[in-house]
Amino acid sequence: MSVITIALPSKGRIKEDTAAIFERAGLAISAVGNDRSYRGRIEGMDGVEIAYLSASEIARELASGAVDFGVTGEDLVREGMAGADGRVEFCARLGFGQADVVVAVPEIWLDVETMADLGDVAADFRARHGRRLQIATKYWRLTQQFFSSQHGIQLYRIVESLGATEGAPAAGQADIIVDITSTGSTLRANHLKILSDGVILKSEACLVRARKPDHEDDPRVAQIVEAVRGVL
Ligand SMILES: Nc1ncnc2c1ncn2[C@@H]1O[C@H](COP(=O)(O)OP(=O)(O)OP(=O)(O)O)[C@@H](O)[C@H]1O
Ligand SMILES: O=P(O)(O)OC[C@H]1O[C@H](OP(=O)(O)OP(=O)(O)O)[C@H](O)[C@@H]1O
Repeated sequence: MSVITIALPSKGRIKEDTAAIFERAGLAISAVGNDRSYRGRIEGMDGVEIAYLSASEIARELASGAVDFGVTGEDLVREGMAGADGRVEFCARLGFGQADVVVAVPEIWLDVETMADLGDVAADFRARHGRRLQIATKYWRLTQQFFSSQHGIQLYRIVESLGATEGAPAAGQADIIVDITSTGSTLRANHLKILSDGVILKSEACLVRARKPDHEDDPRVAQIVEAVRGVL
């Protein structure tokens, strides 16, 4: 019987809520080795290992199939792999870690309220400014899908941003942004507004399973999913 690995957040904003859900679900975790160990096991369940990783690492490990289950944000999973629904199953939405991935533009762009308006701006941008519309984001894949595939906007350039994305327009590094927002205060502080149809994804923490043929008749897999669903 192969080992089932569950990756849980080792730090960050979704760590504590994840631990609480597993506890409530009767999946009590004990550390393997000392207290600072990044490995654990579930009491009373043989052949199940817990691996503690960061939220973005969990998304990567689900993509590569290195882990069987992971708890992480839907945004990170969809950004981390093409065709996510074919490769992983979102088994449960856990009700915390909510954040929207949004398209936001400077508040002073008074005549830009929708993606269609933004498409018009992008089409004229080179003629007016001598370059393409620049979008600051760390969500490359979600941005390309939303702009190119969903809205048919092709004339833009993504500028990679690894932090303080909301500051990029004021700093002259980009014209608009794609980033996550929860309370909206960072957008407001940076004089940015969300387009009315600019919500790309409403994300939250999820229990995610890498689709593997072995899982189909493995009772431990069904047991883990049912235990978590049972306490939501
Ligand atoms: N206000 C917020 N800012 C950033 N992320 C948020 C926010 N609210 C919820 N999230 C979600 O939390 C998840 C990221 O968690 P967190 O930022 O704690 O990870 P992390 O430990 O910093 O991970 P990593 O180091 O891998 O980026 C994402 O799925 C994100 O959508
Ligand atoms: O809508 P709000 O409630 O203002 O939250 C959104 C902001 O919070 C996060 O940044 P954070 O400062 O947590 O840093 P991080 O991106 O490094 O986690 C995120 O990257 C946004 O900038």
